[in-house]
Order: sequence, then C-alpha cells, then structure tokens
Amino acid sequence: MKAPLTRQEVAKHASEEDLWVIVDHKIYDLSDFVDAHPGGSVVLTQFAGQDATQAFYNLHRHDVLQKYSGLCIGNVEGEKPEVIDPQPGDLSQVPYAEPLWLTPQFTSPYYNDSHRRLQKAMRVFVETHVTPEAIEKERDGTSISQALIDKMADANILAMRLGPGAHLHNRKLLGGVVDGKDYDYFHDMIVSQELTRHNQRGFQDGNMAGMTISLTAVRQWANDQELRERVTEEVLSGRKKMSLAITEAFAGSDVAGIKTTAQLSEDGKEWIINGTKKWITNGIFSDYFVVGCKTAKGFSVILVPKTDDVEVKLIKTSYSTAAATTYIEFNNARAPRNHLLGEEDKGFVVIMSNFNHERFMMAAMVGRWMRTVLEECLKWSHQRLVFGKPLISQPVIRFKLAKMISLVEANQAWLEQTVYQMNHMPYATQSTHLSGPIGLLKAYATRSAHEVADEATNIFGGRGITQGGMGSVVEMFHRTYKFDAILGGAEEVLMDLGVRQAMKFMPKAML
Ligand code: HEM
Repeated sequence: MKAPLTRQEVAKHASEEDLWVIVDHKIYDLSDFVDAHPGGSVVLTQFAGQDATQAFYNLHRHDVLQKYSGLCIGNVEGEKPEVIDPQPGDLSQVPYAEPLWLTPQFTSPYYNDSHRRLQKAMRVFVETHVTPEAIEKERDGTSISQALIDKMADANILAMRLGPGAHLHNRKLLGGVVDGKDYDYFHDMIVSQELTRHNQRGFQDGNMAGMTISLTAVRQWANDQELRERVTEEVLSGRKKMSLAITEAFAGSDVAGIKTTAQLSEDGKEWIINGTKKWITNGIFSDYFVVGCKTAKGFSVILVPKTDDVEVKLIKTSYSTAAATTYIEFNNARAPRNHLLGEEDKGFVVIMSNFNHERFMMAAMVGRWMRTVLEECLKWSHQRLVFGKPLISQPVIRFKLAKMISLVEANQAWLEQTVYQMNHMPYATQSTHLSGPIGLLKAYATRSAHEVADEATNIFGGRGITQGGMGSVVEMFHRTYKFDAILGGAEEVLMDLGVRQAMKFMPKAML
C-alpha cells in the first residue's frame, strides 16, 4: 500500500499502460488488469486517472472490489471510504435485509441469547467455509467435498439439521454456543436460514439435504435400536451419506401410486427390492436410501444399503448437478429384515410424519432467499442510474419493493409463529395440528417467491436474466425458486392438505 495520494497524483496515471482509477475514495492500479477486465479495456481507459465511483456502482456488485482488493494501492489523501465493506459474520445494514429480530431497533419475544450466539456463529461458519465451495460447486456441477462434510460434522451442523432431539444431547454445537439440550426449533430455523445465505440453490440441496429428510425417518421409525444408533453415528460423523427415495417417474406427490416393490426372501431374512426412483436428491453419493415400497398389503418404508444391485445415474435439472439429483434402479437389491422403518404395510404414516420438518425447513429457506433477493433489489435500485437518477426515484420501483417487503415480512412472521407452536406442541400432536398449517406456510412461501422472483427480475432487467455478475442472485432465484414449489409436496397438494386438515376440525353444528 502506498501512502495516501492526492487526486492530482492519480490524474497523472491516465493511459492504458499506466491506468489508475478512484472508486469510493480508494485508488486502484488497473494497469495489469485492463486486458483481463470482463467489461473490456475501452471503458476502463475512459476513466483512467479519474474518479470512477458512480460508473463502477452503476455496473458492479460491491463484492467485486473485495475480490480484487489486491488492485487497491491506497486511499485518496484526506478522504475516507464510505461504502461498508462487509466482513464474515456481519449483519447487513440494508433495511429489511435481516429479519426484525436481528435489526437493532426492533425486539422479539421469540429469541434468547443462545439463538443470537448460534446465528452469529453460523453466519461466520457459512461465509468462511460454505460459501466459497458453494460458488465453485454450483459452477462446475460436482458434489460437495468430504472436507466440508467433515468440517460440518465436527461443528455438529449435520446433527443440528435434524432438528431438536436426543441426538444433540452431549454434543458441542458449533464450539459450544448452544447446549444440545436447549436446542429448539428456533435454533433449527436459524441453522436453515443461515445455511441458505450462500445463494447457490443447487449446492444448497447438494449440501446433505438428503440426510436431513431421511435420517429423521430412521431416528423416529427404526424398530432396531442398534441399527438406529449405528446409522445415526455413521451419518452424523460424515462417514456415510443417505437420501430419501420416494418419488418415481410413476408417482410424485401421489405417494400411494408408487410401483417399487419389496418382498421378503424365501427364508424371511431379507427384503428384496425392485423398481425405480426419480429426482432423488444426493442419491448419486448415498450409502443408504430410505425407500418407499409397495408390500403385500400396503406401503412400507425400508432402509436400503447401496450395493451393486442399486444403480444410480445423475439427472440434469435446471439447477446445478451439484445437487446430485439422481435416477435410481433397484434390481433385486437386498436389505436385512430389521431395516423396515415403522410397521409393514403401514409406511404412509412414516412418510407423512417426516414431511412436516422438511416443509418447515423449506419455508424457512425460501423466506431467507426472498429476503436476500429483496436486499439485492434495494441495493441495486439505489446504485443503478436510469434517466440520470437512481432507479429508486421511480415510483413504480418503490411499488415493487413495497410488495416484496410485505411478502418477505409476512412469511417470516408466519414462520416464527409456526416455530413457536412447534416448540410448544408434542411431536405426535404436531402431525394432527400443524401439518396443515405447515403445508400452507410452505405453499405461501413459494407463491410469494413466484411474485418476488418476477418483480426482482424486472427491476434488474437484462442482468436479472444473466448468469454471473451484478444480477447473479436474482437470476439464480428466478431460475430455481420452482424447486421449492415442487419438492416436498407441490403447492396444490399442500394447499389442499391445509384445507382438508381444517375440515377435520369443523364443528358439526355450525350453521
Ligand atoms: C476496480 C475496478 C474494477 C474492477 C475490479 C472491475 C471488475 C469487473 C468484473 C469482475 C466484471 C464482471 C461482472 C461482475 O462481476 O460484476 C466487470 C464488468 C464490467 N465492468 Fe468493471 N471493473 C472495474 C472498474 C470498471 C470501471 C471503472 C468501469 C467503467 C465504466 C467498468 C465497466 C465494466 C462493464 C461495462 C462491465 C460489464 C458489465 C455488464 O455487462 O453488466 N468496470 N468489471
């Protein structure tokens, strides 16, 4: 770094070979960067030796400056940078970019110090360890690294993602910021929301999403305690991976229509599984599959280990193959008899009870994604100049932002109200009283996402449909929000479920 230089000094470096610019009171030597600049050399030469702050922020995200901080050679004499340089763990100061409970001017009855400690620790962890890999994997489409899985296992992030329970007792959560016994559904919500902040939708699912919806079934429904504890230990330590294999080419939300069969072998010692499964998140690298099968008189759920009789193929969907979405063929695959989860022919309840937590996590994640998109729109509409004025000076843009803010805050408020109920209702009662509201909440979140994606893309214009650069978060959201509208139960199915659940509690003599 050079000692502070005057603007007159900077102005002397005004050629393509010797090119300095000022951005936010800092001086950048772009002489060696000109040819590598994605926007080309011409635009840079036009600003050589000058203050390019306004032009820069009209076209770039601030994090470009963080990424290229090595080009910065010093500050302008007597001036101080004005733009905030976010550091890992920082809360955003953009209005509505954080939920109210993380905004200093507001209070909330729901959160205590351990929630705040966990939020802070999760944010630092995600920004330091998860985001860099998420960006890389989303781009190259390969699966999550064992190194990151190990880090998450060590910090007990894998364990926390199953939600509260005995599996957390005696574990040090993120270096001890929360006692495992105190971990509740607000902690759970925080983990989900912070983990989604890398904004890489395919990787988000590639990051052990399969485990979060399948190990829960083993924990709750395994009849053999030794099996339950062994599989829990293998998976939460990161040594083994697993996924939930219910949907098929033949049946999606209509679980009852699946065609994969499970029959007991002649000696009665093993299940023999035949059939296919489609859209199985993380299937490609799974060691275990929680499989929905047709059995003699109904539907059963079985934990099937990966063997040579289980063939897996990657499916290309509209997000990155980093999600490891898989087509699976079970060709006389075998699982020991004690791998049955729940009761034979009564597997429907196993699947249904497992859905609540999955849908709750999805509503939390979509809510957080929408908030990030809103933050991007607020930043962009302040920095982008159109017709000589910032975009935000257009009433039509403020109208769009108002709609987005309302949707984001309504979702978070409903989510928190639901989480409070989850904390105060026994798990068994939750299926009766909360599966309907949670289904409606998830459907509302994704309908809101539809609106937010639409408005945000229009605000960003061409950048909203361009991968990478300024509009990358909005482009990714617009391209991928539908995953949440379909996975874990399609919107129509969940809306219907919500109303049918309410119908059960309609008093008879109400008219
Ligand atoms: C520190 C100085 C600069 C750095 C490190 C830098 C870096 C970048 C990067 C990484 C991109 C790719 C898109 C993105 O990630 O946003 C880009 C695009 C671009 N840059 Fe720069 N840039 C700098 C200064 C400037 C200046 C002063 C101008 C002058 C107008 C400029 C004009 C452009 C243009 C026109 C694009 C293409 C944007 C688009 O298609 O949306 N850049 N720049």
